[in-house]
Amino acid sequence: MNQDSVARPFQVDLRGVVDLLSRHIYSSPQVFLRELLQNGVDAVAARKMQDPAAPEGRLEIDSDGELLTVRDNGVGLTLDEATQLLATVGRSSKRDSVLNLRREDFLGQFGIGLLSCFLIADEIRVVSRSASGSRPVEWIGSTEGSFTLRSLDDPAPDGKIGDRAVLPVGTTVYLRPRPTEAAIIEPGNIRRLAAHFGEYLALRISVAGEPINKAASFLDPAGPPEEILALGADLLGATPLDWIPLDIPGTGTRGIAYLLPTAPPPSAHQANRVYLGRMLLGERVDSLLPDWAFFVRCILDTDGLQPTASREQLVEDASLEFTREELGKTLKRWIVQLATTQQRRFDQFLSVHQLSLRALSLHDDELAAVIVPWLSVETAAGRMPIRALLESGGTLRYTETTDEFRQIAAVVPPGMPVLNGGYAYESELIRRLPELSPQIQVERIRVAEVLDELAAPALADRDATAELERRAERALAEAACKVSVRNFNPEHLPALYVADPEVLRRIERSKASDVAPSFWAGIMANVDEQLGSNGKKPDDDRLRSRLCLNWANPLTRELAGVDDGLVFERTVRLLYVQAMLEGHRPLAAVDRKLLSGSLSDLIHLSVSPDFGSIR
Ligand SMILES: Nc1ncnc2c1ncn2[C@@H]1O[C@H](COP(=O)(O)OP(=O)(O)OP(=O)(O)O)[C@@H](O)[C@H]1O
Repeated sequence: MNQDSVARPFQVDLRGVVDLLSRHIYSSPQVFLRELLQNGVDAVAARKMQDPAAPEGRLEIDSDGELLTVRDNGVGLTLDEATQLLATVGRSSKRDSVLNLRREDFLGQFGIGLLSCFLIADEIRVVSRSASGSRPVEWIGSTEGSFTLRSLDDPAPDGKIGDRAVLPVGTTVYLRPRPTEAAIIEPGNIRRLAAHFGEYLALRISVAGEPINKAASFLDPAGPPEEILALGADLLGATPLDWIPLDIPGTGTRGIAYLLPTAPPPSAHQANRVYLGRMLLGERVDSLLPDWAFFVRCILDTDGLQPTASREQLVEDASLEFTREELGKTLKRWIVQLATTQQRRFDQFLSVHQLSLRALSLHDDELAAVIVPWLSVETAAGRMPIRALLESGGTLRYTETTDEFRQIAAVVPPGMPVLNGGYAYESELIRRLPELSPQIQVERIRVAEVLDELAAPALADRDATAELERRAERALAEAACKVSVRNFNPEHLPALYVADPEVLRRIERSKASDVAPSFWAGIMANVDEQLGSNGKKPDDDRLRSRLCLNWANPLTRELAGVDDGLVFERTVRLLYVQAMLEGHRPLAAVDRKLLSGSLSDLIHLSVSPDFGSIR
């Protein structure tokens, strides 16, 4: 037989494997402790399964700053097992059923965890005595790629362990870190690290004789609420807005979702703290919740989901997908329940996360159905819950901009629902309302469609109104505001600040129609159309926003008869500022000057003993 065709075993370059682990699999050398804790937990579980009467499991960690020992009283290893398991990369008793035990009862499975000790030390020394009663063994693996194995009937080099009578059942791992990694096993650090990974483990763990275990309050939502809140505050770095218990029995996933007290930045990723079999998997696991659940941060434990080889994220499989969907349903149920039973808390939730919830509702039909009815919109009659609008049915009119809305809101007939679609995501949401209720139609509305005729005053009044326009424009010269006098509804409105180009055109048209209503109106409409269609820039002056005084309003008529120049000026200026405020327009410096001048005049007037001296 040709020598080349003989099957040969793969060779493993241990340095290469350790390099792979440290650079590409594990995020930090600290994970070696997690792997040792995990091996201890699994060894204790294996012993318990073989012998239910075995003593209670323990894991003891000690460090003098130079040498770290991690000791468990688990199932231990025989010489054969140590040969097969410790030095075969990728071999695991937990997955390969070497010990005839069930895979799902263990945390480990890949058969690479022990190698992580090479991230901090060049040598791993394992001393173990199997519960089966065989001789203790000592295994020493070196980062060079070799190992030694011996039965401890031989005298031990340090003379301390060689006597079967003094070595209890279980396994001890000894590590002497490289000088560059020594800080990790400094007693304070190693304690913090053990708590970080293993404080919620059911196995009793001590560091330098001190227990580190804590009750997992996130697994007991019926427990003291202050403990659950304190855990949330620790997780978020701020008091959570609220918390939601999570329980997905199908994959043994339980925990708490904490509501963030502030809106996260749009670029933020999910960062949930996840434990697997109560051992920390990761602080920033981002795959467990649906994307839209950005408003919570969870702390969860699971035993039905698979870790990736790094044990820092979860494998994307059907179980994870199922869990994600179920967690999503739980959160949606909570939102609906809060909205229907605790309006105040729900409003608080919305006020913090409203913008992102609106954005998400546009892309997620399911979420839209849950959230949108509980949102509110600005309407001409004040803020209204969308669900009330959906229930009322009919046609909802909306403006595309807040500017249009403000002009319309001042003149809209009572009973006509006009919604402000000018805020972020608002008009897109409004356009989607018919999907939520078939009785609803939505229609965009423009200022020009709502404003009444803006008819010119009767011919008989024309002299008076032309004079009023001239005097009022002079009073507002500083603000460079044009003035027109027109008839419009509602009557009680003395003045309207008009900025909509369509409406301004209409005012101009009606000016022309003053002369020969039918003839000129037709011509002006044509001119308007052409201006709009031939792309010529409209006349700036014609389309400059202006104050429209309402001739149908008694105050305006009275104003036309005021001879006193000062009283006239003051009144026009106040009407101008009032119209701007009514239209929610920002006041420029010159407007504020007009306002304060007129107001201080009024104040003087009202406090002056000589009423007539300041007019
Ligand atoms: N403390 C221990 N007690 C008994 N057996 C152990 C102990 N530590 C390791 N072993 C044995 O060595 C094997 C290899 O351990 P290693 O940590 O490399 O991988 P694993 O725990 O099986 O899987 P993973 O890579 O997922 O951690 C284990 O399957 C187990 O049989």
